[in-house]
Amino acid sequence: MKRNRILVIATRNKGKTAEIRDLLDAFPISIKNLDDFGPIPEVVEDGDTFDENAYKKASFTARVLGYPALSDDSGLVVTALDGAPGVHSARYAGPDASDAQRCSKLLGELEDQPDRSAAFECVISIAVPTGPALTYEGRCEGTIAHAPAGTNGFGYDPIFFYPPLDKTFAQLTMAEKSRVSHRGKALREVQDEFDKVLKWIDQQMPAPEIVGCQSPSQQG
Ligand SMILES: O=P(O)(O)OP(=O)(O)OP(=O)(O)OC[C@H]1O[C@@H](n2cnc3c(O)ncnc32)[C@H](O)[C@@H]1O
Ligand SMILES: [Mg+2]
Repeated sequence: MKRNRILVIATRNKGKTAEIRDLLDAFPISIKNLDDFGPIPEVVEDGDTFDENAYKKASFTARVLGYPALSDDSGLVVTALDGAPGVHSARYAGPDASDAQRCSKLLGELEDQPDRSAAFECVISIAVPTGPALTYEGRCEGTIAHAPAGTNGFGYDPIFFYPPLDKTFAQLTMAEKSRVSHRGKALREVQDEFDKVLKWIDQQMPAPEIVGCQSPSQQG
């Protein structure tokens, strides 16, 4: 019924987009990608935390497009590297590197490293054009594998080993990954209070009153 309400997924990452869409598909809101609009400038992700970057992406997109926007800032936090690559996960091997190059750089850094513990972290921000935002977080602990395995997913999935399922994230289906992943956890919180999110959006963005417009019956 409320399909006329729009929520823009403010990410250029196709893997994230697919996971977010899948988990929000059942809800009464029309989900749009950035590709559904003309070109908009890229947000500079120079925050020190996932929170800051998530807020920047969601609020910028909402302001530029005039619709509520949902962003995801996430990354891999590796204990033996003092939390790196963390907020720099996307640029870890240089601005134009591929996912495979990022994975391979990380495996190189961890060669001979006995402590392979790591966690994926995710912050979801839902912002309206005037600035206010809601924030949701999720975290998933695992280890860094010794070699890539699996072809599903994206990013660091082939080297993120999840001990409870004895597989890397790239060996899981999208549904299996979302059940346990950092993003899945954050989005489950969004799902749990989706009615509240919609009400909040409506309060923040009330429909404009139409002034000076009479219905035919009111016209003399
Ligand atoms: O900023 P947007 O446009 O959303 O897309 P991005 O890919 O740049 O995303 P981030 O800035 O949040 O950087 C996150 C990095 O961490 C990686 N990452 C995040 N979540 C992941 C997941 O579920 N599986 C594998 N890698 C992930 C991702 O591939 C990026 O390299
Ligand atoms: Mg990014």
